[in-house]
Amino acid sequence: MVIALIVSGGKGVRMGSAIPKQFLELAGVPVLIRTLMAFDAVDEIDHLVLVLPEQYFSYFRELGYKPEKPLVLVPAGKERQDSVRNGLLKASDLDEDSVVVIHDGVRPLVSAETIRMGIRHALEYGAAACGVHPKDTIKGMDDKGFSSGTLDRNRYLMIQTPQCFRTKEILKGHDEILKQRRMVTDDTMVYEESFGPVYLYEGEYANIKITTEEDLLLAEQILSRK
Ligand SMILES: Nc1ccn([C@@H]2O[C@H](COP(=O)(O)OP(=O)(O)OP(=O)(O)O)[C@@H](O)[C@H]2O)c(=O)n1
Ligand SMILES: C[C@](O)(CO)[C@H](O)COP(=O)(O)O
Repeated sequence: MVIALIVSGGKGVRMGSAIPKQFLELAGVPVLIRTLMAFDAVDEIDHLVLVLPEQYFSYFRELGYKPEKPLVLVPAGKERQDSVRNGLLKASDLDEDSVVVIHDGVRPLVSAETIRMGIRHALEYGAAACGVHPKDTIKGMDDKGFSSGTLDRNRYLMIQTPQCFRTKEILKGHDEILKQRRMVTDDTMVYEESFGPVYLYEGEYANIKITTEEDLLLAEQILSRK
């Protein structure tokens, strides 16, 4: 089984909106619903696991979104990594031998092809994540604020989601991170710690994370060209 794990349990502090940013409308449709629609449309995915702040379960249900695939709600944790782990426990209950596609609920512009490539690469290599090369020159900076060299940007990726793994492995990795009380910003860090390198493939610049108001405006522009 392939399970999409959509983490949408954040508060959206940087957006500063009255409701969490995942519920803000993007061209008339809530950001989170757009994300779910993208995954519901991918044949390779069997089940949707959605992590939400528990106090927003009824808000979500009242939106009336009915995907074709089965969808289960899971309560969020304090940090993103806690929310991911909660979702992984549910994914493991559904099928411990599943492949899991972890995605931010606030990346609504992800394409079916980027999702499919992640699943394909994870089946082949065990773990896969997409990203895009930086468009600017990347400099190192010393303690006093002076440049300390220039990196080869072709060797660097700004990592996005989806990130795909075997559920059993990434859950084990998260258990280890929890035991060590380490903070991580994404799930490739978790996998690397316990299992080694993650296969990286090129995603899309359009697959932006809605973090601040400018991102919402940019997403509207991108959508209007689709
Ligand atoms: N405890 C948390 C924190 C974050 N997320 C999710 O992780 C994704 C990426 O996080 P980010 O953009 O940082 O979202 P927020 O935490 O909501 O934003 P902020 O840091 O501005 O509060 C989002 O889909 C967010 O909902 C989550 O599921 N559980
Ligand atoms: C997982 C992620 O979207 C990959 O770019 C990112 O690391 C989330 O970071 P944030 O600190 O939660 O914004």
